[in-house]
Amino acid sequence: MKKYTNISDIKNFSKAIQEALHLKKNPLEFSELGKNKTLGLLFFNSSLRTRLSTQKAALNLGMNPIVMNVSGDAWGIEFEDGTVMNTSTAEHIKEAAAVVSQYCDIIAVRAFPTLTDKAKDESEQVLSSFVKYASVPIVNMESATAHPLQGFTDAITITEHKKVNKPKVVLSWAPHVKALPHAVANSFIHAMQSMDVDFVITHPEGYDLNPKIIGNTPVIYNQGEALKDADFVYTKNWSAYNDYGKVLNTNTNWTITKEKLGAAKFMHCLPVRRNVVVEDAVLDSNSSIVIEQANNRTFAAQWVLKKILEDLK
Ligand SMILES: NCCC[C@H](NC(=O)CCC(=O)O)C(=O)O
Ligand SMILES: NC(=O)OP(=O)(O)O
Repeated sequence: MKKYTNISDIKNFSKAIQEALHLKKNPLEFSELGKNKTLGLLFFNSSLRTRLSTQKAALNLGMNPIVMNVSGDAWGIEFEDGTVMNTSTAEHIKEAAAVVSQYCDIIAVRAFPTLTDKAKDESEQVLSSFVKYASVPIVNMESATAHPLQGFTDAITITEHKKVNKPKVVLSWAPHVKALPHAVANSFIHAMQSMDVDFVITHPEGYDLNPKIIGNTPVIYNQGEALKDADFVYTKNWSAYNDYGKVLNTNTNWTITKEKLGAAKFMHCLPVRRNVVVEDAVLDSNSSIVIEQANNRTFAAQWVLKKILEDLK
């Protein structure tokens, strides 16, 4: 694999899930593969899981991870071409990416959307600039529109926990106080569309996601109807896509409760706002698999890094 910026970079999805589950059982089987190879992790935004699980994955493969909080600690990076850099940015992505490529065999990047400039976010300016100007493979650790390490993790987790061949999976929007990105929902949808599951999406009117991503997946505006007989309820807030980046609804009628969940398993990428997105009674019950889900981040990342290491020249 030459890069991992989107779920579609995984060519055989079900095989990849099985291989990741094998890595989970045998995490140190390939501990020589990444020997003397460096993974650079560049964070433009906060992280707990991605930052630690991706390093853990690298360590399991014998790699040396190096980490930088780009927004806080590096020089301000300019991404526009041909700018007269006489304001706040101090170096151009052309130099920054080329320089970091000399220190690293793989570069992983987290860069959230602006949620104010839809065109800029959809162009994936930061991530695609790294792809363009770095000379080593790039891994997406959550970009403006995608979080493919999370989507792959979610598919692994559902495969691991499913009790029927074709489980019913519901992606349910939930309220939140802040405007949040679409990336997690987008990659979860992409992952579910790549699996044999009965998949539906539910959200209040006005929260329709990018129709190019939704494709033929059914969208039901009535949450109760959508949740009926679910095996997995994946909950996530996102801000409006059409009325870009706006918070239109903070209605706690959409909060996931034990009653709404029924016999389903509860999933969330974390971090999660208790008693806003989901009530304590769900997170504190055996129905919640969010902790195991977060554990699987390591093996999703390990599968990705392994595939890239195997293809390094
Ligand atoms: N990486 C997982 C989720 C990251 C981000 N969540 C957040 O920003 C939540 C922040 C808060 O609750 O204040 C998102 O939705 O894409
Ligand atoms: N799920 C996830 O990506 O978590 P972090 O934002 O903490 O990395």
